[in-house]
Amino acid sequence: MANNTSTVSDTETVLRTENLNVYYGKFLALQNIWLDIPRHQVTAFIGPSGCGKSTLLRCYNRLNDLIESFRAEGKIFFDDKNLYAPDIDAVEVRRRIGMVFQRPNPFPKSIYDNITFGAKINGYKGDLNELVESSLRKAALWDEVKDKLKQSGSSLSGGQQQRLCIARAIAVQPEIILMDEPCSALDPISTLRVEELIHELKEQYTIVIVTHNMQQAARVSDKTAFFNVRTSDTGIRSGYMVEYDATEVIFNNPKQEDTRDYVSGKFG
Ligand SMILES: Nc1ncnc2c1ncn2[C@@H]1O[C@H](COP(=O)(O)OP(=O)(O)OP(=O)(O)O)[C@@H](O)[C@H]1O
Repeated sequence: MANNTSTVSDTETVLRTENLNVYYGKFLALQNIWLDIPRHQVTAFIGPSGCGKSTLLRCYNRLNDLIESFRAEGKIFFDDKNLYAPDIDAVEVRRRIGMVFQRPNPFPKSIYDNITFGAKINGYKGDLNELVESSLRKAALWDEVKDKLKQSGSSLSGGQQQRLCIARAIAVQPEIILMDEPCSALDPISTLRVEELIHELKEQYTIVIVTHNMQQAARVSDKTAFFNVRTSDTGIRSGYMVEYDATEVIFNNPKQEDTRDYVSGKFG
């Protein structure tokens, strides 16, 4: 096992990454990743641009499958099933492991339909009105939109749109929510709302968040993984995981000098 191995022993693991290498064509983007994501906690991925944070995040719900040049070696276990085993249905994986992107991307539909769309596709048999209300409540948006559910999702502010996207992700009843820089397009007040929401959501969901904002990682996450880029003899710049630990340790007492330099703003 590599020296960057880290396991989380105090809580149950929901996603286990074993010796993962990710290629785009011949380019090795991410090298030798061993990482356990704990259930019902927030795990943050930090590191300089191009170190593979988004690539790893997208491996967890098989979103990279849509990229022709993508290839993964190694294993990712979700509740003891290898996500990349041939019999795994990637569409079902994406239902159970939802994603929220950098830019709010509501469907060009009403607020109501944004929430019900995925549920209907998945054959949801329950009461759609209840689903809309409970999803919007969980995303801390209900009070702001309850009187205008038929309005277009894109009529909302950026921060509200992002919470709508979170509500949409919740509506298909995922177990894990992946968030790729979910606040980078938001103003500070909307950012705070989303951060508060992340705190509330971890009661029910496991959250993995990529963020460039060091304070945000420190505020919202329980665990933090720091990634960096190393250049091979042949000049190829591959991402790897430097250190993974409780967020408090990563920010206050990291074991690796590179981590210390990065979190103190010396590079990156
Ligand atoms: N679709 C793709 N095809 C080819 N190379 C890609 C693709 N997506 C990402 N890469 C490369 O893989 C490496 C990791 O990219 P990735 O976006 O995962 O990094 P990141 O740490 O999330 O970066 P950032 O913080 O800038 O978003 C980079 O060198 C990037 O250029």
